[in-house]
Amino acid sequence: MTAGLVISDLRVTFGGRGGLLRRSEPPVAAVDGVSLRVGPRETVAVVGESGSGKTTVARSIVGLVTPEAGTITYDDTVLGPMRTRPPHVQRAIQMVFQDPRSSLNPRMTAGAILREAWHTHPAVAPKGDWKQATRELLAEVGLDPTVAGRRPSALSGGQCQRVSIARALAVRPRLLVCDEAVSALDVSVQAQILRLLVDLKSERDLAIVFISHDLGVVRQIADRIAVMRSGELVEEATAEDLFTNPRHPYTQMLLDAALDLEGVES
Ligand SMILES: Nc1ncnc2c1ncn2[C@@H]1O[C@H](COP(=O)(O)OP(=O)(O)OP(=O)(O)O)[C@@H](O)[C@H]1O
Repeated sequence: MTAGLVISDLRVTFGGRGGLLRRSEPPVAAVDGVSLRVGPRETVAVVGESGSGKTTVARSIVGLVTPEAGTITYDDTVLGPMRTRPPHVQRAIQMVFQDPRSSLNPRMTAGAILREAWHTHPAVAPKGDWKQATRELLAEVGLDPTVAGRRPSALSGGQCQRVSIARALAVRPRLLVCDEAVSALDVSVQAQILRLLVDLKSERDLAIVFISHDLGVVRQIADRIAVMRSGELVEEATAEDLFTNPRHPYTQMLLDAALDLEGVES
């Protein structure tokens, strides 16, 4: 058995025949022949400039986008569109989105958001007191129990992102797909959420696909890094190798741009 996530020759095209764009527009190959493996307990970052196809890879993994070609498997189970996935497979792979506020239902309290996750996946709902389980889950992501009674509008961006992470953890996932999960947050809050993800990864034995345009952020969390450009994966290496010995000129360019930015910010 091949444990974990295996993406083979993934191709996703938007537009053209049957696509979302007008028929007169040429189809866009958002992802073009991407292959990537994410083993158990591994954090693999996918980096690249805006429009390089990172989000499309993330959405394909969770079944929100239907690939034109290629396969995605998890523990050898072929992953189709989200609605066709058996509940235990849906649970196993959870996504954390970029904008924590808009990814949470504004009408629901944090407690209700966690209860909804348990109602959707009763197999992993707490056997005992749900209130106690809610307090424990909130504590695990560094939130006070009083947060259970608050709606997203009464929480900071960082607190909302912690609730999103708690919602994902509520159903006991094996793999978290984090799509620009810290990009909308202040730098100090970014660091806290990254620390939380690193801790949760080891405590919960999670694998993480971490999508980001920010190499500075990726450096803090990734074991391996895949670099995407115009829908293709141009380089894949351990984090250490990529930062010390980038092989592809595009990777070198991204590293130079990140260094320039550090210079501007310091
Ligand atoms: N639903 C869609 N319909 C049409 N084109 C799309 C759609 N989603 C993405 N695309 C196109 O696919 C390409 C890749 O987009 P994608 O969002 O995956 O890139 P990205 O690297 O995540 O960029 P960003 O960091 O800006 O989100 C882009 O050219 C984009 O315009």
